[in-house]
Amino acid sequence: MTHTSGRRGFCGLKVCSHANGSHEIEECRAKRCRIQWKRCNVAPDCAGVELRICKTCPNHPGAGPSHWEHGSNKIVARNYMIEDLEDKKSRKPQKSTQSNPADAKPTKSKSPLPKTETMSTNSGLKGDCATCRHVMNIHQKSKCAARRCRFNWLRCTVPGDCNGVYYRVCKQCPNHPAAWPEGWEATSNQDPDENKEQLLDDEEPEPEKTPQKNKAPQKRSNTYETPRPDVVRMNHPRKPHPSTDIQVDRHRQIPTAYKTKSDSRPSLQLCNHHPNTMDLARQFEESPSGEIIKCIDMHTTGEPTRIIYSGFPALNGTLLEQRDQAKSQYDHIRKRIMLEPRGHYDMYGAIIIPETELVQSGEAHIGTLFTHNGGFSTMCGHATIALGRFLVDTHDLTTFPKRNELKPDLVAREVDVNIHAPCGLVRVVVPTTADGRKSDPSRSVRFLSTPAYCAATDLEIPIPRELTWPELGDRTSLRLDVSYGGAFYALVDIRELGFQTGLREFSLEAVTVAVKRLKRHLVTLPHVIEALQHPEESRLSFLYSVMVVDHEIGSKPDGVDGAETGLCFFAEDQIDRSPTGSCVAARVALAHAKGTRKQGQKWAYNSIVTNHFDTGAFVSSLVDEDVKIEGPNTKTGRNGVTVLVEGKAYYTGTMTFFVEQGDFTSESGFTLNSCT
Ligand SMILES: O=C(O)[C@H]1NCC[C@@H]1O
Repeated sequence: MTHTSGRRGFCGLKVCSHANGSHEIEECRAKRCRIQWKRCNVAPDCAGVELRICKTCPNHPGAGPSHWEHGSNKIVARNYMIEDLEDKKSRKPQKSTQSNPADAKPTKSKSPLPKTETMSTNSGLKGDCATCRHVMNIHQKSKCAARRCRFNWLRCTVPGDCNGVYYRVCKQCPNHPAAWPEGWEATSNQDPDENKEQLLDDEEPEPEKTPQKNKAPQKRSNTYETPRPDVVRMNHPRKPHPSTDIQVDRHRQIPTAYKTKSDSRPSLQLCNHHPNTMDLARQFEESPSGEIIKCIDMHTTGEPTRIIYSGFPALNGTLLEQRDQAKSQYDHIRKRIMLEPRGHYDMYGAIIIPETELVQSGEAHIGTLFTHNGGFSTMCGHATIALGRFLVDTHDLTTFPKRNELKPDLVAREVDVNIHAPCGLVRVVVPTTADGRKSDPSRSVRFLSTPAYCAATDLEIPIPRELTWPELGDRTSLRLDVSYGGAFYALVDIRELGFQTGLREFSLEAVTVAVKRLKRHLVTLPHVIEALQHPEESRLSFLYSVMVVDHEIGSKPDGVDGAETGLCFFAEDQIDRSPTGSCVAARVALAHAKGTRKQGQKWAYNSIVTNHFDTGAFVSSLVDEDVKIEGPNTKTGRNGVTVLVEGKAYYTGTMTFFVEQGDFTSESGFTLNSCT
């Protein structure tokens, strides 16, 4: 555009403060959304907010003007409504000539802090802030509320959304973010979750600097008063170690080293939108090549869940139709995210689907599609556990439009999240912090399975000579069961496969050979195919996995009645590191059908990883043993059960994926095997 959009006045954001005439304005393309987008185009690197999107548009980022989505070199989606900004018109415009925010004088404008936190513009802190460059005098300081933590938080109070760093927290505080000063989390208009600004370890603990008469001025060692020109040392009571302590480049805020001790996790997180963020990362985040896919990675007892929250193409129809569409039109994108070089053979993913028929009817808060190395699955317990935490922790309404409909139970400190999975509605209960705004990783997430049922027991499987494996010896057949827990599992005892030492001691390679052959053979057998017919939905009617079971071993947490172990081969011979939540439901249904499990009994299900670490078993209980499953694919219906499954998941990182022009190798992902 030309620099004359016709708007008058100046941008209300201090970090921008350009004339509104130089802002490009476009209407959001989302259906019925009339709110506008605003973008500053004064300079290629305007430190302000380049692109804004209304809070209310559920379809972002698909709703952005198309040429911006794909052609702009500045795409920053933030939850600003243009109206919010126009409200600030009355504010005196900042001088557009002011190039260094450090020159800013504190003004009497409305503070972004809640009333109780409002400070005078004179905090008594001296010097300049090494991070945002404002005078320290206009920074608010507050003690960390974490137990035994004596460090301080620091927040810039310059009006007009200081684009600098708002909060800092000391490295030592293990309880962050629960340790936020009271009131900030709930009422601050700079939601820390949304902005993910830098969290820096703070200054040495020291008394508040409000000047007090009759008190001798305290000598303080303040890095900000005597800064080195290029590097700011994070103040610590002890001398920093050059190779293990974080140092931050004063100007670009790149950590030069992370602490390596396990109890000293990196406390510095770089802000995606901050102009000082690492230039290359920023450039890639806003890459003009389009198709940027954003993910948060988690794991559940070692099994990854790559949560794809932005960038997967928009899908239409019911959730199963969206799954069909993803399979037929966007499988190359699934491969790009799951397979090499961005993923690996055993990667697993969950795509966030904000709109489904159950979301529309109000039964579900959100939908999801599960993905793996071979396609799109119908249910996944380990990813459900991870998703539960993610959905509570995000407050981004673009990702999770119904986030505000979650109603935390502040007494029990947990919240219900209903997830629409392809197999049906999965009810998840997520433990939370006291204020209900964050998940509590120290307690297990639990979910109620969709109706699970035993499909067939003791099926005789002939093994032809050409398919046999050494451990099977002279035997020409084996027996196994088929059970459903959101997906179909063939359950076979490890000793039935010929591995007499069970899952305590076995060759993974040898078991893999046996299971690969068995699985390919099973799907050719009419009596197995018959067992795989789901009463309600033919798109659920396929063999997802072979689960190899050892009933004799398993890590046993306190309070359970028994434990067992499983080794799950699913999709294209992918091996689950977790105890396979959906199969836990199938196994409980099977045990119930065989008369070996009663309502009220708790059972621990392990994988070889949970046994190895002696932690992380999924704990199950049978909550309803009288569930009728009916549908067009059965004359008689099926008797099913509902199973409660509990487990823990943790975050591991965040990802921004894209494909560089000309990069044909990574465009659709690959497996090493497919190259041989
Ligand atoms: O926990 C589960 O149910 C899943 N884990 C990978 C394979 C299954 O879908």
